Amino acid sequence: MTLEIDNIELYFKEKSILNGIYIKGETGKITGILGSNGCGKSCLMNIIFGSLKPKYKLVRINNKPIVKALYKTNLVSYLPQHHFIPKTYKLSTVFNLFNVNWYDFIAYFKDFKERKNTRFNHLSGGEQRLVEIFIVLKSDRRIILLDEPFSHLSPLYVETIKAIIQVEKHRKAIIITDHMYEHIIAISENIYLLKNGHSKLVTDLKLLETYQYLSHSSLSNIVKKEV
Ligand SMILES: Nc1ncnc2c1ncn2[C@@H]1O[C@H](COP(=O)(O)OP(=O)(O)OP(=O)(O)O)[C@@H](O)[C@H]1O
Repeated sequence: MTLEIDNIELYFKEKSILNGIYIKGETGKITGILGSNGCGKSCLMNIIFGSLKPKYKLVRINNKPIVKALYKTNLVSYLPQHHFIPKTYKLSTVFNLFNVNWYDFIAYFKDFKERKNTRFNHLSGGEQRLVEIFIVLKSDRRIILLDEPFSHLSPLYVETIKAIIQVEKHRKAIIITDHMYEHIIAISENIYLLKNGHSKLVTDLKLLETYQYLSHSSLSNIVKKEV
């Protein structure tokens, strides 16, 4: 499956936020979106999901335009920045509700083994995020949108989530954005940078410095790690 987002024009009052976007996601590939604070990454995710209506947008799946909001189809699962799981639900109820296998979860995250009856709001902020990321990634939807999955997770959880993403991508098109750029760069087949309302395909990591997203030393550290 290919998902293409094209020609987005988003304004808030007179202020232009997005204007000239092309993003392509594909089954089997991870598409990373990078960009500075306030450049429009979350708005773009909401537009793709269909919960934010811009002045103009084109969404195509397998080359066919889709007019219906994607959230009204059974194609997409979205991790927004805010919590979406009902706070007082027990984890057992949450996994049943979203039809995700609890035993699959504790196979990856053994610390949760005895916490099936814990209420969601009794988990720490990072643990709540972990559960939500897992639920979204393991849903049976073919398009996965992840807005800042890594930012609140401790390093070992980040590594495990990256491994799960690599498994899930074989059946899904995954679009992901996060300020932890090293992780995005490490897992993404294609990276787009949002800058001044436009998307730019990052064909060479040096462009991240050219477009003033990364400093020279941050870029050098990534390049050193890659060698
Ligand atoms: N409801 C709104 N009304 C007015 N302006 C908004 C609204 N939502 C977002 N904006 C503006 O749109 C721009 C893009 O916001 P968005 O949240 O998409 O940025 P972002 O790239 O996700 O930022 P961050 O990395 O800081 O989370 C910002 O300038 C923000 O102030």
